[in-house]
Order: sequence, then structure tokens, then C-alpha cells
Amino acid sequence: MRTGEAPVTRIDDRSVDERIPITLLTGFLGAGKTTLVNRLLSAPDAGKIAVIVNEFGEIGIDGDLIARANEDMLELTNGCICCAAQGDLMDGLNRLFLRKTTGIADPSPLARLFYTDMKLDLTFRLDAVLTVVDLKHVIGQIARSPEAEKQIAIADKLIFNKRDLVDDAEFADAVAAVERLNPFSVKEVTTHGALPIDRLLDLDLFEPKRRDDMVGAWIGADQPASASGEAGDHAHDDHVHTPGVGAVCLQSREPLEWNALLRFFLDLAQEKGENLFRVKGMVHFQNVEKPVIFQGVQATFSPPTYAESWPRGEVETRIVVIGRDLDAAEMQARFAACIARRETVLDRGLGAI
Ligand SMILES: Nc1nc2c(ncn2[C@@H]2O[C@H](COP(=O)(O)OP(=O)(O)OP(=O)(O)O)[C@@H](O)[C@H]2O)c(=O)[nH]1
Repeated sequence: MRTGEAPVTRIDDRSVDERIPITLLTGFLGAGKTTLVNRLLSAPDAGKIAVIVNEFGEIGIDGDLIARANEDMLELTNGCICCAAQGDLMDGLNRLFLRKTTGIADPSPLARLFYTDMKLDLTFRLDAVLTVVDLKHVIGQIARSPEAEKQIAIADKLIFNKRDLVDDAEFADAVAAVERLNPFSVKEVTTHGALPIDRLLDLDLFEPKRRDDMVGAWIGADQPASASGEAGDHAHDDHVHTPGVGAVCLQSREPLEWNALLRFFLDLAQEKGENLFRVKGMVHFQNVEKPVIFQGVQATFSPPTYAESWPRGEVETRIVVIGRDLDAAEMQARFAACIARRETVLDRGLGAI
């Protein structure tokens, strides 16, 4: 959905999603992306993976660094996934790993493509945006680079790398600095990108549809409330005015009204523009039993889908908004206006007459 367009609700049949999963790997210069990809490709259970190393039109400077450890590995050094999808290149391929060469690249245009390019959407699904974080240097990178902030803000999973280079105090400071930008994403801590394949691929964290067990993690519902920087029902004073990049979590146990929430997001997308990075929501709508997954990257929203069940069985709307200079108090006030008005006994009685 682009700003101004109404989304179409669709119900997914998860059992028949045979699209090729794409993992988008991003992270600042030298964070450890190549190291991680090398490890991944050497894993005996890696299967057939294509690695697209570059952004469009760039020279493949990293190509030689990626060890051809596995004969099933396919590397597209100047690849465009749209073109690749048309050839036999993709035959038998079961995974595609997209590795951004440039450490300062913004991953959001590509993520948005999955909402807007229907041809791409037929063949591929974006599994997750993984952002590698250099624990040693991330605080300086956040201070100097808006792109570094954005890469962290948009991540579905943050991979804190180079644990060997920081002591416990530096580690805690770095994690705190990153969590201020994106408190809700799933996290891993590692050295030299040494993570098992099942913690990197097939996570279903970008737009959870296939794995209900990931929905709670996707929306940060598995994390303690004190770490979440919530607005909504439980606003914390220290998160009400967050300059720079930050997250606001809106929550409500009362059901919401569809049109009002839609208006809320259309207005937010219009007002914030480029400064709105990511929206992830699991919404309890009036007269709808199942949770509705509602999410977007910048002003582009995906069609809402249903999840099968509520995390921990708790029926509660939880929407995470990540962006720059968000006014949590104002957002909370507007969000409160989206709560559906209760039908009173009298109203129902009158309706029956
Ligand atoms: N000590 C230590 N060094 C690491 C770790 N991970 C990666 N490195 C080193 O950090 C340097 C950069 O790693 P790369 O994997 O090339 O990083 P990258 O993100 O691909 O770098 P760019 O392509 O420049 O963006 C290399 O010298 C790696 O060997 C780690 O966990 N600990």
C-alpha cells in the first residue's frame, strides 16, 4: 500500500508458500558481513544458496573473498534479482542470500520492493533483514552516520559481531546504544559470524506468515515490557521524547477500528516521509478474532494478513513504529482515538428492533 491507497486484506495459505526465501544482509563497513557469508556457505547443511554481492551496477570487489566452499553455491556478482528470476539461473535454487557490498547502503528500498513488485513477490519472499553490528565501533558509527542508524532500525534480526574485541562494559554500552534505535528485533551475539544456519535462514521474520512461533519474536512480544520503550497503555517517561532514531510501541487490549487505524498510518507516513522507517503490528480489530499482521517499510505497507494465534494467547494489539524524531506522546494520543467504541447493551437492543 502506498500512501493514500487502501490495503486489500488477503488470507494466506501458509502450507503452499514455495517461493524462494531471500535474506537481506546489511551492516556497516567492516562489520563482518563477508565473514558471516563465508561461514554460512561452508556449512554442510547450507543447500543451494545464491549470493548477490552487489547493488545494481557496482563492481564485484567482494566476490573473490567469498569462498566457493560449496558447489551448490551460486554467486551473482552484478546481480539483479528481477532479471535473475527470469532465467534458469534460479532453477532448483532454494535460498537466495543478498549481501550488500557497500557498508553505507540503505536496505529499505529493496525491502519495499517486496511489497510493490508483484512479479518479484510471485517468485521470492523476503525472509528477514539481518544487520551485522560491529560491537567495537558501533557507538561511533551511530554518532556519525545516519545510514548506520537506519540499517539498525530496519533490522528484523541484529547480529552483534566481534564480541571478542569488547569487554563486558563495552559490550553493554554498545548493546544499549543499538537497542535505543531498535529495541524489539531478535538478537544474536557472535564472534566471526559463527552462527548456525537455522539462526540465519528461514526465520520468517520480515513478514511472518509461515511460522506462528516467530510472530511473538517479530513484534518483540517476547521481551520484558521494561525493555521495550512502550507508549500506549504503559508509557514510560524516558521514551516519550526521543530525539533521533527510536522506537515507539503502541499497545491496547481494546479492539481497534479499521478505518481509524488506517487513517493513523496514512497520516503518519505522510507527515514523517523518509523519517518513518518501519512499522510492525499485530492488531486486534473489532469483530475480528484472529490477529491481523500489519506492517510497512517507510510509506509502503504490505497487504494485511492474518496470523493463526496470539503470542502467549494474549489478545492485545501491539504495534512497533521505528523512525526518526517520533513524538511518542502525540502518537499515543492519536492511537487512542483508533480504539473502537464499545457497543452498549442499549445499542444492540435498538439494533435488534
Ligand atoms: N576480531 C574479530 N575480527 C572480525 C570479526 N568478524 C570479522 N572480523 C574481521 O573484520 C574485518 C572485516 O570483516 P568483513 O567480514 O570483511 O566485514 P564486511 O562487513 O564484509 O566489510 P565491508 O565489505 O567492508 O563492508 C576482517 O578483517 C575480518 O576478519 C570478529 O568477530 N572478531
